[in-house]
Amino acid sequence: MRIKIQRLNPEAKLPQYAHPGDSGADLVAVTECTIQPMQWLAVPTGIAAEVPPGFELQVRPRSGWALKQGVTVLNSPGTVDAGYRGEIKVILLNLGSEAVAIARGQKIAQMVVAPVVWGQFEEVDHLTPSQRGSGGFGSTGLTSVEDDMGNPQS
Ligand SMILES: O=c1ccn([C@H]2C[C@H](O)[C@@H](COP(=O)(O)OP(=O)(O)OP(=O)(O)O)O2)c(=O)[nH]1
Ligand SMILES: [Mg+2]
Repeated sequence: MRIKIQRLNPEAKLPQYAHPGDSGADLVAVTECTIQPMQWLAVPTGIAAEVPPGFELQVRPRSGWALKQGVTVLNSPGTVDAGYRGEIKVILLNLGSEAVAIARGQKIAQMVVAPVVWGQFEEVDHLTPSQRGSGGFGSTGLTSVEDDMGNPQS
């Protein structure tokens, strides 16, 4: 799908897929900044997009960065509406114990193009009963997961 991208800053880079067929196109920071532990920051990408109606862009974290340094996208997946023409920003959250320095041009997140289904919200008095009913929030049980993948756990 063709998606028009406007560079708002000469240093900005277009989103780029690392490999053909990847879901996420990398987004890079257009300014340098530092995020202290347990702080978050809207990091500018220097780009704006024109997404066709019926689609959205989703801003997602990079798993490697999350695993190694605890940096994630606070509002993941960030929603970039089709009609939004402003600068795309990435709200990065540092859950690690060290300050994280971000360089200009560094990959900070990935962006996925996704289809949108519009709901027509209709008020009713009763909903059709279901097997789950109103059970939620752990109603099917909570288990602790053994870590055999080398993930940091404390
Ligand atoms: O990670 C994100 C999330 C959002 N946006 C931009 C595009 C999106 O279309 C707009 C609004 O985002 P959202 O709807 O998530 O925020 P809101 O707090 O509901 O703001 P609004 O009242 O403007 O919809 O902000 C980004 O650049 N990055
Ligand atoms: Mg909104």
